[in-house]
Amino acid sequence: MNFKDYIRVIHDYPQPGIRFKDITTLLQNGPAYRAAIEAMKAAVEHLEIDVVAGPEARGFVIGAPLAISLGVGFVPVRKPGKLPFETVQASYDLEYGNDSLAIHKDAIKPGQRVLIADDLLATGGTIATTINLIRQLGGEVVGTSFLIELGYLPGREKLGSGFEINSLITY
Ligand SMILES: O=P(O)(O)OC[C@H]1O[C@H](OP(=O)(O)OP(=O)(O)O)[C@H](O)[C@@H]1O
Ligand SMILES: Nc1ncnc2[nH]cnc12
Repeated sequence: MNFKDYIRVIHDYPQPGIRFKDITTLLQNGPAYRAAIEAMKAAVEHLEIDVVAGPEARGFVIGAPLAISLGVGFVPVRKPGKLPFETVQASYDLEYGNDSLAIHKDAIKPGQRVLIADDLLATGGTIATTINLIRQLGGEVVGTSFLIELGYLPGREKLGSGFEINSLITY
Protein backbone atom coordinates (compact mmCIF):
# COMPACT_ATOMS: atom_id res chain seq x y z
CA MET A 1 0.00 0.00 0.00
CA ASN A 2 1.28 3.48 -0.83
CA PHE A 3 0.50 5.23 2.46
CA LYS A 4 1.41 8.65 1.04
CA ASP A 5 -1.75 8.47 -1.09
CA TYR A 6 -3.81 8.68 2.12
CA ILE A 7 -2.10 11.77 3.56
CA ARG A 8 -3.51 15.21 2.70
CA VAL A 9 -0.95 18.02 2.45
CA ILE A 10 -2.29 21.47 3.32
CA HIS A 11 -0.12 24.45 2.39
CA ASP A 12 0.36 27.43 4.70
CA TYR A 13 -1.35 25.82 7.74
CA PRO A 14 -1.15 26.71 10.61
CA GLN A 15 1.13 29.50 9.37
CA PRO A 16 2.70 30.63 6.04
CA GLY A 17 5.40 28.29 4.73
CA ILE A 18 4.29 25.18 6.63
CA ARG A 19 3.19 22.15 4.58
CA PHE A 20 0.87 20.46 7.07
CA LYS A 21 0.60 16.67 6.75
CA ASP A 22 -3.01 15.87 7.62
CA ILE A 23 -3.44 12.24 8.75
CA THR A 24 -7.23 12.43 9.22
CA THR A 25 -7.67 11.22 5.64
CA LEU A 26 -5.75 8.04 6.51
CA LEU A 27 -7.55 7.54 9.82
CA GLN A 28 -10.98 7.66 8.19
CA ASN A 29 -10.08 4.75 5.91
CA GLY A 30 -10.26 1.52 7.94
CA PRO A 31 -8.07 -0.71 5.73
CA ALA A 32 -5.42 2.02 5.31
CA TYR A 33 -5.35 2.79 9.06
CA ARG A 34 -5.05 -0.89 9.94
CA ALA A 35 -2.37 -1.50 7.29
CA ALA A 36 -0.34 1.45 8.60
CA ILE A 37 -0.44 0.14 12.18
CA GLU A 38 0.47 -3.37 10.99
CA ALA A 39 3.42 -2.03 8.98
CA MET A 40 4.64 -0.03 11.99
CA LYS A 41 4.29 -3.14 14.16
CA ALA A 42 6.29 -5.27 11.71
CA ALA A 43 9.17 -2.77 11.91
CA VAL A 44 9.44 -2.87 15.73
CA GLU A 45 8.25 -6.27 16.95
CA HIS A 46 11.83 -7.61 17.26
CA LEU A 47 12.59 -4.97 19.93
CA GLU A 48 11.06 -6.86 22.90
CA ILE A 49 9.00 -3.87 23.90
CA ASP A 50 7.43 -3.72 27.38
CA VAL A 51 5.34 -0.61 26.84
CA VAL A 52 4.47 1.97 24.16
CA ALA A 53 4.39 5.70 25.02
CA GLY A 54 2.77 8.34 22.79
CA PRO A 55 2.40 12.14 23.07
CA GLU A 56 -0.97 13.88 23.05
CA ALA A 57 -2.93 14.00 20.79
CA ARG A 58 -1.97 12.41 17.51
CA GLY A 59 0.50 10.12 19.28
CA PHE A 60 -2.54 8.50 20.93
CA VAL A 61 -4.22 7.51 17.66
CA ILE A 62 -1.00 5.84 16.48
CA GLY A 63 0.52 4.64 19.77
CA ALA A 64 -2.55 3.05 21.34
CA PRO A 65 -3.48 0.74 18.42
CA LEU A 66 0.21 -0.09 17.98
CA ALA A 67 0.42 -1.07 21.68
CA ILE A 68 -2.67 -3.29 21.35
CA SER A 69 -1.28 -4.97 18.24
CA LEU A 70 2.02 -5.62 20.09
CA GLY A 71 0.13 -6.92 23.15
CA VAL A 72 1.65 -4.35 25.56
CA GLY A 73 0.36 -1.39 27.57
CA PHE A 74 0.15 2.24 26.49
CA VAL A 75 1.43 5.30 28.41
CA PRO A 76 -0.10 8.68 27.49
CA VAL A 77 2.37 11.59 27.48
CA ARG A 78 0.10 14.59 27.98
CA LYS A 79 -0.07 18.36 27.71
CA PRO A 80 0.20 20.03 31.18
CA GLY A 81 -2.68 20.02 33.63
CA LYS A 82 -4.32 16.87 32.25
CA LEU A 83 -2.82 14.05 34.32
CA PRO A 84 -4.34 13.54 37.79
CA PHE A 85 -1.38 11.91 39.64
CA GLU A 86 2.20 13.17 40.28
CA THR A 87 4.09 13.99 37.07
CA VAL A 88 7.46 14.91 35.63
CA GLN A 89 7.19 17.72 33.06
CA ALA A 90 9.33 19.49 30.42
CA SER A 91 8.96 22.26 27.79
CA TYR A 92 10.07 22.19 24.14
CA ASP A 93 9.91 24.04 20.79
CA LEU A 94 7.84 22.90 17.78
CA GLU A 95 8.02 23.54 14.00
CA TYR A 96 5.50 26.25 14.92
CA GLY A 97 5.33 27.50 18.54
CA ASN A 98 6.21 25.74 21.80
CA ASP A 99 4.54 23.45 24.32
CA SER A 100 5.05 21.26 27.42
CA LEU A 101 4.54 17.58 28.10
CA ALA A 102 4.01 15.59 31.29
CA ILE A 103 4.03 11.92 32.26
CA HIS A 104 2.87 10.15 35.42
CA LYS A 105 5.81 9.35 37.72
CA ASP A 106 4.68 5.73 38.05
CA ALA A 107 3.89 5.23 34.35
CA ILE A 108 7.24 3.63 33.50
CA LYS A 109 9.06 1.15 35.77
CA PRO A 110 12.89 1.33 35.91
CA GLY A 111 14.40 -0.90 33.25
CA GLN A 112 11.28 -1.17 31.12
CA ARG A 113 11.90 -1.26 27.37
CA VAL A 114 9.90 1.59 25.87
CA LEU A 115 8.84 2.25 22.28
CA ILE A 116 7.77 5.86 21.61
CA ALA A 117 5.19 6.25 18.84
CA ASP A 118 3.81 9.34 17.14
CA ASP A 119 2.20 10.32 13.85
CA LEU A 120 5.00 12.61 12.70
CA LEU A 121 8.65 13.51 13.29
CA ALA A 122 9.32 17.18 12.41
CA THR A 123 11.95 19.09 14.44
CA GLY A 124 12.12 16.25 16.96
CA GLY A 125 11.28 18.52 19.91
CA THR A 126 8.24 16.51 21.01
CA ILE A 127 10.01 13.17 20.96
CA ALA A 128 13.33 14.45 22.39
CA THR A 129 11.29 15.74 25.34
CA THR A 130 9.38 12.45 25.62
CA ILE A 131 12.71 10.55 25.63
CA ASN A 132 14.00 12.84 28.37
CA LEU A 133 10.90 12.24 30.54
CA ILE A 134 11.00 8.46 30.07
CA ARG A 135 14.71 8.32 30.93
CA GLN A 136 14.08 10.43 34.06
CA LEU A 137 11.79 7.61 35.20
CA GLY A 138 14.43 4.94 34.49
CA GLY A 139 12.88 3.64 31.27
CA GLU A 140 15.08 2.39 28.42
CA VAL A 141 14.04 3.88 25.08
CA VAL A 142 14.60 1.05 22.57
CA GLY A 143 12.83 2.57 19.60
CA THR A 144 10.85 5.42 18.12
CA SER A 145 8.22 4.81 15.49
CA PHE A 146 6.52 7.34 13.22
CA LEU A 147 3.92 7.21 10.50
CA ILE A 148 5.56 10.23 8.83
CA GLU A 149 9.04 11.74 8.91
CA LEU A 150 9.82 15.20 7.52
CA GLY A 151 13.24 14.47 6.05
CA TYR A 152 13.81 18.17 5.30
CA LEU A 153 13.99 18.93 9.03
CA PRO A 154 16.77 17.71 11.37
CA GLY A 155 14.45 15.66 13.61
CA ARG A 156 16.59 12.50 13.55
CA GLU A 157 19.69 14.37 14.69
CA LYS A 158 17.74 15.92 17.56
CA LEU A 159 16.63 12.50 18.84
CA GLY A 160 20.20 11.25 19.34
CA SER A 161 21.27 7.62 19.12
CA GLY A 162 21.14 4.32 21.01
CA PHE A 163 17.75 3.22 19.68
CA GLU A 164 16.00 2.57 16.38
CA ILE A 165 14.16 5.32 14.50
CA ASN A 166 11.50 3.93 12.16
CA SER A 167 9.17 5.82 9.85
CA LEU A 168 6.70 4.58 7.26
CA ILE A 169 6.46 7.66 5.02
CA THR A 170 9.17 10.24 4.34
CA TYR A 171 8.66 13.68 2.76
O1 LIG B 1 8.91 16.91 15.81
P1 LIG B 1 8.16 18.12 16.33
O2 LIG B 1 8.65 19.40 15.76
O3 LIG B 1 8.11 18.12 17.81
O4 LIG B 1 6.66 18.03 15.80
C1 LIG B 1 5.92 16.84 15.76
C2 LIG B 1 4.77 16.89 16.69
O5 LIG B 1 3.85 17.95 16.33
C3 LIG B 1 2.54 17.43 16.24
O6 LIG B 1 1.87 17.51 17.47
P2 LIG B 1 1.24 18.84 18.05
O7 LIG B 1 2.14 19.36 19.12
O8 LIG B 1 0.88 19.75 16.92
O9 LIG B 1 -0.04 18.34 18.83
P3 LIG B 1 -1.33 17.46 18.44
O10 LIG B 1 -0.88 16.04 18.36
O11 LIG B 1 -2.21 17.71 19.62
O12 LIG B 1 -1.90 17.97 17.13
C4 LIG B 1 2.75 15.97 15.87
O13 LIG B 1 1.63 15.16 16.20
C5 LIG B 1 3.98 15.59 16.65
O14 LIG B 1 3.69 15.17 17.97
N1 LIG C 1 4.35 19.89 8.93
C1 LIG C 1 3.59 19.30 9.86
N2 LIG C 1 2.46 18.65 9.51
C2 LIG C 1 1.71 18.05 10.45
N3 LIG C 1 1.99 18.04 11.74
C3 LIG C 1 3.10 18.67 12.13
N4 LIG C 1 3.68 18.80 13.36
C4 LIG C 1 4.79 19.53 13.22
N5 LIG C 1 5.00 19.85 11.93
C5 LIG C 1 3.96 19.32 11.23
